[in-house]
Amino acid sequence: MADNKLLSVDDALARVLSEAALLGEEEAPLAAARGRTLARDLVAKRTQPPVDVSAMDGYALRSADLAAGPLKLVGESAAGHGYAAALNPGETVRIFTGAPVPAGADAILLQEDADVAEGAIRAKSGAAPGHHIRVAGLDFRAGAAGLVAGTRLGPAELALAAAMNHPALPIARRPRVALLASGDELVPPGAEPGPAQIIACNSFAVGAIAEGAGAEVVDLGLFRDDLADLERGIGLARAAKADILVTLGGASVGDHDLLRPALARQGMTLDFWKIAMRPGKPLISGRLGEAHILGLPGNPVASIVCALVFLAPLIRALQGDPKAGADPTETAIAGANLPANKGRRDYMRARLSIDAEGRLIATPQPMQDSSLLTELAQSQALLIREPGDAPLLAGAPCRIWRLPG
Ligand SMILES: Nc1nc2c(c(=O)[nH]1)N[C@H]1C(S)=C(S)[C@@H](COP(=O)(O)OP(=O)(O)OC[C@H]3O[C@@H](n4cnc5c(N)ncnc54)[C@H](O)[C@@H]3O)O[C@H]1N2
Ligand code: MOO
Repeated sequence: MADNKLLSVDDALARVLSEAALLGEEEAPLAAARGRTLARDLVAKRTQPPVDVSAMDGYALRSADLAAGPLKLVGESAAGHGYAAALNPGETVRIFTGAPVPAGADAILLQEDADVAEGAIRAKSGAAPGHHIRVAGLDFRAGAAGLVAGTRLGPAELALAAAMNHPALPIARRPRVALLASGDELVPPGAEPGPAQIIACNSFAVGAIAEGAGAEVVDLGLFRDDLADLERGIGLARAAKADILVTLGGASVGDHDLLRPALARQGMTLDFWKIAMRPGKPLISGRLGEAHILGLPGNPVASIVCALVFLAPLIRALQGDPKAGADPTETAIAGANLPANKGRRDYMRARLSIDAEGRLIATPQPMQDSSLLTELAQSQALLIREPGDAPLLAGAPCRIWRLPG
C-alpha cells in the first residue's frame, strides 16, 4: 500500500503535466530542426513515389507476354527519364531502379533473370503482375499527415519531412530551464574545496537531462543557504524568462533547507511537497507566475531520478508532445532477491545483462544510498518497485527504466 500521507508518483506527474501545453511555435530550416519537436501536423505536399517506379534494375514488361517467347527491346527508362511511349504486346523496356514504369507494363524482370541477345530478351523466370513495382503513393500520398504534432525530429523524421517537400518546419519553441543550486557546502568543479565542502555536480546531470528533452538550459550558478541569496537567484530566473525554474537541494526539512520559504516569499503557489518516491521524497512542485517550479532534492541520485521522472516529461509536454507522460518502462528479470517494499515507489539502480538464454537481467546495486554517484554511473537502468510490493525473487519478472546513455 502507498504511504497514504504522500502523493503517489503517478498523481504527482499528472499534476505537474496538467497545466503544461505547447509554449509557442517557430520555424526552422530542415538542417536546424534535428532533435526539435514538431509543433503542427505536417501534411505531405506530394505523393511518393509520384508514379509507379521500378524497385530493381531489369526489364519492364507485360507479365502475360512472358510465356510467348522473346520480348523485343524497344527503349529505356532511367530514374528521372521515363520511356515516353506505352508498351505494346511483345515489347520490353530496359529499366533501372527508381525509373518510371512505362504505361502498359505490369512487372519487372530482374536483369539477372534475363538473357539478352540481338535486341530481344529471353526470360529465365516468370514475373507475376506487380513484381518489383513500387506503386505511386506506396510511401505517402499528398494531403496525408505524414508526421503528427509532438513528434521528435530524428534522422528518419527529417528525411520524411524533406521527402514531403518541406524545406522548413514548424517547431515548438524550446522551453527555457533555469538551474539554481543551493548549499553553503557547494563549490564549482575545479575550485579548491575547503575541508567540509563538496563539488556541485547535480546541475551537470540535470542540465544534460533537460537538454536531452529539448530544453535550452541557463545555469544560474550556486547560491548560499540564505533566504536573501536564494531570492536573488529566483529573481535571476525571472529575468532570464525561465519557463521552468529547477532548484537543486534545500528541499527537505532541515533548518537550512530554505527553498520553499524563499520561493513562497517570491510568490510561488505550491502545488505539492513530498511524494511517495525513493529517492526523491522531498520534491517541490508549484507555479511562480507563468513559470513552472520543480524543487529537486539535493542528494545527487534523487536530483537525477526526479529530473528523469518529472522534468523531462514536463519539458516534452511544453513542446506539445502528447506522449510526454507515457510509461517508459519495460520488463526484465530480477537478478537478485529483494525484500518487500514499503510505502514509496522505489527507483533502484541496477545493472543490465543478458543471460545464457538471452533474457534481460536487472541486478540491483548492493548499495542504494541516494548520494552514490559511482553506483549510478555503473547502472544502466532503474528497477522499479511499487509501494507495498511483496519480496521479489531472483528470476521473477520486474519493471525497469533504461537510463539515458
Ligand atoms: N529529518 C529528515 N531529514 C531528511 C529527510 C526527511 O524526510 N527528514 N529527507 C531526506 C531526503 S529523502 C533527501 S533526498 C534529502 C534532500 O534534502 P535537500 O533537498 O534539502 O538537500 P540538501 O540537504 O541540500 O542536500 C542533500 C545532500 O546532497 C548534497 N548536494 C546538494 N546539492 C548538491 C549539488 N548541486 N551537487 C552535489 N551534491 C549536492 C548535499 O551536500 C547533501 O549531502 O534530505 C534528507 N533529509
Ligand atoms: O529522496 Mo532521498 O534521495 O530518498 O534520500
